[in-house]
Amino acid sequence: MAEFNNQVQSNNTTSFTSVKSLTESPQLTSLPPSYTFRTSSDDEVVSEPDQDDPIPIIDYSLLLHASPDQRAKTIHDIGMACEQWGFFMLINHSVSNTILENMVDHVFAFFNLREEEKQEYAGKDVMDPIRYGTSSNVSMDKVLFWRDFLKVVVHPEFHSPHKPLGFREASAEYCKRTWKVGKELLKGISESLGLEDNYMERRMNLDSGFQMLAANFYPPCPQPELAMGIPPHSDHGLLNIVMQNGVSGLQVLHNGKWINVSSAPNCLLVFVADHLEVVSNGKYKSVLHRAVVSNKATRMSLAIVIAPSLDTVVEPAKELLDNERNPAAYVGMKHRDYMQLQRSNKLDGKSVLDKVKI
Ligand SMILES: O=C(O)CCC(=O)C(=O)O
Ligand SMILES: [Fe+2]
Repeated sequence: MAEFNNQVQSNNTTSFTSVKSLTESPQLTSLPPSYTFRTSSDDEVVSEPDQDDPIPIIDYSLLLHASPDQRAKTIHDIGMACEQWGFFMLINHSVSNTILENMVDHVFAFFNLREEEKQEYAGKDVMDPIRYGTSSNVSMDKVLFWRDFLKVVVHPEFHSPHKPLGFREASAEYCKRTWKVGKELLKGISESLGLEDNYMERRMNLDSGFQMLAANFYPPCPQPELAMGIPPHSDHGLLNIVMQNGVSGLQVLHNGKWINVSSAPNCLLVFVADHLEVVSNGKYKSVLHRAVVSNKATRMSLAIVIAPSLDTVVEPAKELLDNERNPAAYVGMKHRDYMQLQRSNKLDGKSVLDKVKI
């Protein structure tokens, strides 16, 4: 298939070829060269989770409704998960199946809108509150990624595309529930670091905290072994809470190996993100992860970023520092500036976090 110009600028609007519309074209029998990310001789290790070192599972209900001993044990387990994996699965999380399924249905309905309807949200500025796009940053990506996305800022001010019908309501409910889950987890995480339970709430100004919904859509790919859905990266913010539609594809890096995260229904996946690494002064590391694609089914994932307010200067918690044994390992940076930096760089491992490392 011929190369195409992915981004077309006309009348002050930007439009692009989405992966979804590409897969709907009858000529597509092989991967267009602009999407070739790797060669098939790639010999890196990808494994299933090891039985002796399983992906940590945290029972959310034990954080809320348990005896003091059970709560203390859960906080300890969360701390270990953040330290050793930067990642855990959350069960009994209080977001009902109905709310989860309703959200998944409406995200699919958004991506199934006509291309012209979606392109109304093809963002021009990285800080636009609603942005529909493809790959990561088409103007910078040398290789395109096999995903379309919708990113919507939902807190402190709630935004929503006005189509499809019902999206706004489904999203408002889902975002409200996951914000609460995020705040409760951050209380436990603060305690696990030896800080007051309301530390993050107070110091990260969560009343005006930044929450973003990022929906990823990965249609079946003709040559999945050559393409990449999202390349290795860590997320901005404190936590990222992800659910997926029952199709696998997420991999997290643990002890130098890529581990396949199977998609347990109704389970939320929690990622330590860059700002938690900074606040904890590196005790908890943001996890590198990526999404691979398949030729069988459409995969959808929905990430909820729980982050400090845009005006918060994020820096290592003074309470955790000690000039001799544990000096600050990161410089402070306003969340807004960090986000600008992240969005104007190409997605590349932890390269943005490296810029604030001392
Ligand atoms: O698709 C996934 O499972 C990962 C999504 C992701 O990493 C992100 O949206 O930041
Ligand atoms: Fe991510």
